[in-house]
Amino acid sequence: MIETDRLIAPEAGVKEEHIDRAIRPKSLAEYVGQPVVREQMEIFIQAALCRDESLDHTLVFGPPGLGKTTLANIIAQEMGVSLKSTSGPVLEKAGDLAALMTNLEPGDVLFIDEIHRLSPVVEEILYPAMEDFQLDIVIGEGPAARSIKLDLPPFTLVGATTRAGLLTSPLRDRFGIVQRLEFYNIADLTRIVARSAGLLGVEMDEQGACEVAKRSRGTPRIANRLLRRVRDFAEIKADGKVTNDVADRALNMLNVDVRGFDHMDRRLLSAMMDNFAGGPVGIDSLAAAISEERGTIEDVIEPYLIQQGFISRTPRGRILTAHAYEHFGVPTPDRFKDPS
Ligand SMILES: Nc1ncnc2c1ncn2[C@@H]1O[C@H](COP(=O)(O)OP(=O)(O)OP(=O)(O)O)[C@@H](O)[C@H]1O
Ligand SMILES: [Mg+2]
Repeated sequence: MIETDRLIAPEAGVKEEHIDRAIRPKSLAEYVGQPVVREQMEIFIQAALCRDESLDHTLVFGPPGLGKTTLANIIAQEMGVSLKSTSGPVLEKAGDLAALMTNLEPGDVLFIDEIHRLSPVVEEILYPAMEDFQLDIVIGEGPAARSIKLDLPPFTLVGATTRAGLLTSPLRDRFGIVQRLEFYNIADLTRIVARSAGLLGVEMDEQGACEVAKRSRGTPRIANRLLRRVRDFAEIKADGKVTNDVADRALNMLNVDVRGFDHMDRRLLSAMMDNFAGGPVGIDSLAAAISEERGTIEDVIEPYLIQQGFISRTPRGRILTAHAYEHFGVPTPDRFKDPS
């Protein structure tokens, strides 16, 4: 079961949405980190603006909470157009998408979140729309059915997904720009925390921001959430100011460890250690062992553990690395030791 109260769940909670809006960056200049993405998008946007064209269709992928929706909004903002937003699972019928697309103004951004979850019928009508700005729709049923073609204004489709691998290749091929978001380093997360603290009126020093950053699993959404919990702690248990010590005490109380791992990460790592002797173990066995959905492990838990070098993927399954044993203070099995 997914624990919805997971403090460092990278997915957004409902209550968070409006606070998020206040601190969400609105321009590329405010978008911290992701230097490669930022530099490229700056160029592509400038070029499109100079030519007075709509921006090429853009696919943004990466684990939850790294800034995909934020980037989509920034693209619309920088292009000076509006953004219409929907998501893969919401679009059930071809007509749902047609209704949205016929409402677009020239240059608008159509944002489709979770684009890997589009139904095949909807995907079919997306192809000519993306390629030729044409809508092929069938109206009526049976012998009376006829197909009509509608011209659409030029628009930019921005698709977001946590799993680029699940996109069909004809869909992926129709994106002229593909951006992959990476986990943020501590320096960038520190800037994000400090910026959010400023916007929320939280008194915080550099070390306090850094401590929150270190424990945020490389993810801005988690950093902002931890910041709010640390602020609560500072107000009640300290003098309101977030210092390194206050942040450390607050996060220890919340069971977020020094590497930012929480009970779900620890459960996964200790299942691998105790039940599977460090692996290799298949994803389905692992999912069963910790009663978690396979998709949650693949999308949410595992990417950061892999990025941090705690788990690696091999053709025979996942294995723990020596790093993971060190972190838990468990003696490293011999087979992990460097043979030299
Ligand atoms: N580059 C960034 N600089 C500053 N803050 C950021 C950045 N990226 C994301 N954030 C913050 O993190 C929050 C989460 O980002 P966002 O909602 O864009 O993530 P997402 O990738 O769309 O997640 P999901 O996969 O769950 O939809 C935002 O509200 C924003 O405040
Ligand atoms: Mg999003």
